[in-house]
Amino acid sequence: MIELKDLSYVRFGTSNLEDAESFATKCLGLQVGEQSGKALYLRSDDRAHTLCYFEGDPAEQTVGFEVEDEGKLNTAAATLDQLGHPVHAGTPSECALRKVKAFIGFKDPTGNHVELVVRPERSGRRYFASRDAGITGFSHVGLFTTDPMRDERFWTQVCNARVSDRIGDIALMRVNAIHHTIALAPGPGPGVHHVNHQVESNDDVLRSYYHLSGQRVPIVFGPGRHPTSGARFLYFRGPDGMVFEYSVGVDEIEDEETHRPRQFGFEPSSLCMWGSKRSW
Ligand SMILES: O=C(O)c1cccc(O)c1O
Ligand SMILES: [Fe+2]
Repeated sequence: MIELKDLSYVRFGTSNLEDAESFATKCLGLQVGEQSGKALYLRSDDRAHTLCYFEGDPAEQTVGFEVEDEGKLNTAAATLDQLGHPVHAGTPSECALRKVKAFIGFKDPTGNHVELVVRPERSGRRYFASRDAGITGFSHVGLFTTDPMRDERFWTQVCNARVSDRIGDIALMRVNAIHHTIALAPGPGPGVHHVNHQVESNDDVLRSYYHLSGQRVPIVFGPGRHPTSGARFLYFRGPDGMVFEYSVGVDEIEDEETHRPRQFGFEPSSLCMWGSKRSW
């Protein structure tokens, strides 16, 4: 079983690096960790980066997860290879671009680009937000799935994810005590459905609602509250159509041994218990 320790980064191709930097700093509130030529490294915590925009095709979207060490990485590569997932071992220059010691890349059953990384760099400099959005960390991603049951099996049987709750067949899966690190969302093909950052308070969610509205950033869902994780949330659209989410108050799974996933119906009230409707 591939033990995912944590979400490490997302990498997005973008058609306009300047617009991406403006959104990431003036709207989202990330800090520019490094800008080198065709890549922009953005920070949301003590890591060297958690979001990398690079000049390229916006359809190029990759999610990186940290694994324990190179031994576990090699075992993961062998497991994936046996299951018929072609595995790419990162070259030294590709590792440098990701600020990791080593990584492998593969596609999940839907075709999502996933990387497993070892020793992602931390920064000795404190994360200093470019805007006071109250970001406390990079918390989860939504991944599109063309077959929720098949992909749930992949993430929970090949990897160590556990289902915390389901909305219809959408699985909210954890790799630690936090309610979810990966959310699967039905879609026509691979891609990142949304990127979540946690913020400190309800006030941060609502302050951002007004700030982003003032910046003419499209709000696509919320302010609202998820009955699943209990988090208060706001979703908004960034460069190249990518959806970002702020949320606060995500539950932790108290007892790993006895927790059983709850089943919510595939209906609006399962996504927002206050009545907000999604517009994406
Ligand atoms: O936080 C959640 O519970 C949640 C539920 C559905 C979809 C999401 O993106 C979520 O973050
Ligand atoms: Fe989310």
